[in-house]
Amino acid sequence: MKQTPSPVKRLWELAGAHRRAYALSIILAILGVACGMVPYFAIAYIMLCLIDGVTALNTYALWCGVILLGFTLKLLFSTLSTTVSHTATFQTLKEVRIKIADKLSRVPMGYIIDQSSGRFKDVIVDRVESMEPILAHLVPEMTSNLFVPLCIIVYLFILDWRMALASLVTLPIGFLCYMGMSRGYSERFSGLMKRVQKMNATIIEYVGGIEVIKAFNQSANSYQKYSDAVNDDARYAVDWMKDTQLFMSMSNTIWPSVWLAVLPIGAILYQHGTLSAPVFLTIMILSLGIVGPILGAIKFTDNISQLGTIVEEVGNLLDAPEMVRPDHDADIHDLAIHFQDVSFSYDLKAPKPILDHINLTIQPGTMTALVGPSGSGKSTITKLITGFWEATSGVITLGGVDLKKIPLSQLSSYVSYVSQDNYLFDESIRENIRMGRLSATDQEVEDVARKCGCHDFIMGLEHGYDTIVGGAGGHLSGGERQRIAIARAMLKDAPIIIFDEATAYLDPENESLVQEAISKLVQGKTLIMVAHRLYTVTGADQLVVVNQGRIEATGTHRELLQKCPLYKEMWQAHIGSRDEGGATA
Ligand SMILES: Nc1ncnc2c1ncn2[C@@H]1O[C@H](COP(=O)(O)OP(=O)(O)OP(=O)(O)O)[C@@H](O)[C@H]1O
Repeated sequence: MKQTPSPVKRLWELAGAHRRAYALSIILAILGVACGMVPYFAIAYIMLCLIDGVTALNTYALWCGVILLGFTLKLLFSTLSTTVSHTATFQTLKEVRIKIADKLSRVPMGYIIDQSSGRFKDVIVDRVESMEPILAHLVPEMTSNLFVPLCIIVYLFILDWRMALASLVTLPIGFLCYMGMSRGYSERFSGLMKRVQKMNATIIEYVGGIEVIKAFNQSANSYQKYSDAVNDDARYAVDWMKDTQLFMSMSNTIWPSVWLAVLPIGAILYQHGTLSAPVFLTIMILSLGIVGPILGAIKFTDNISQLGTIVEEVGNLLDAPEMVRPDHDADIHDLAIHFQDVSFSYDLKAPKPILDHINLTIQPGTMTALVGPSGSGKSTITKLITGFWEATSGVITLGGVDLKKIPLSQLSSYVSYVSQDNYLFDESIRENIRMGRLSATDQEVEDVARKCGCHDFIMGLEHGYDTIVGGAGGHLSGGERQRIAIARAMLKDAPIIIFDEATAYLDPENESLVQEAISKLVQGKTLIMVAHRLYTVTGADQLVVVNQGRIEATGTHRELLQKCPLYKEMWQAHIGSRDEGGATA
């Protein structure tokens, strides 16, 4: 079994080419914190001069200059460190997002469909974004905030080990309180993330389904789901807060109070004559300087847990099982498609497969129509040919090559797929059509649009081909969107074209126009159609009757009327439902 890498290892992998930049930012941050410590030493020295009765103004001026220089260099180094770590972080996050998007193109469609779109948006946009402050600050600041105070602690031990211990007394006590506060942090944080994801998913569902919600007057009901998710999230956060508040206040109070131990212990030692005034003073001042950075470093431990949870989520996406395909194009000699004893289940645990031991041959350059009752598995057959899914058992071949041995990009260049709900991107109509073939000229885009019956309605729009069609093509009618999707598929000019109820949205007049255009455009190509309106496919070379995941019969329209009772029944129901003067056998 493949082992999941730890979050640290994963982070190391994700940082990739930017590890050197992070190393540089750590060095710069250490220099920054070290320079930030200089004023403490300078103040200690000035105090000693005052005690010693030094009167030369130059000495004080010099040490004030040192203080100023310390602050200036601290500012300079920490700015540089932050700049370097932010640049590396933004690059890393960009690469993580590209990796995830790239991954989505290699996982089976099922993996994407089975998750809510809110989850992908949540991980790719929000979770990755929330890595930014942590990654950019945690790496340099945590390291430097630990390193420099450690050096000072060593120095304190050299000065006086008893006082050094006294200056550290509040650290473990504060740390115990902090541990109480952080108990179960990872589980709590991932619980919070789950609630945030649920909020995302419910709001996306609410907005996406707003038309249906309004049409069926379900606002209160659907809003309830969202408000429940919001309330649950708030309740969870408040409960978490209540459980940790006392520990948080205690640790925040105890940690900085270093003088609680330093002053009385120092005074006693001084009285006993075992501690000199200059050392006492120096330790008093330096002890103030070590707690701040250490506190800063300790507070990053929350971020480490958060980062761990986020990196794990990103890792789960990156580790999703892929459709394993070869890197090199396969040798495909002809375009015959064969299904050999193919079975398929969307859910492997389902008791019954969706397709059950199917055998089918689709000859190149012919028209095949898949017909049959709703839910019988027609679309599923086409989705296996496009490579959206893989057969659970049996083999599907194209030109004699198993589809599993054809890279998805090569398969995609052979197959154009148009379904009932083709997505249009929030771009111009021209670019939406051009997506079929990016190298197509404007003229070619317009030619294909003309042939698919889109040109006239496009020219009727205010900005013609430059009209932005809105997310998912929302500003066009169903039929208009469909014709654009058909034009896009036609422009691709693939040798195999699949229409999955592609003309379902068109009114009869436009349907015959588009059908006519399609029949011209697909000449010489393999056409596979899923059709409910049987009269549109009576001329097919082969009709395949699919029933409950099995192939009931194949043949021409006339042959099936003779030999397949189910087809005959469907046909009679079909012509019965059509207007007078409609299709006849
Ligand atoms: N992504 C999916 N996950 C799980 N089950 C699915 C999925 N897509 C389809 N199904 C199920 O598979 C079965 C076959 O669906 P399919 O869409 O292939 O049938 P169809 O014959 O094309 O139906 P229709 O004519 O109504 O479009 C149905 O029971 C459907 O509920």
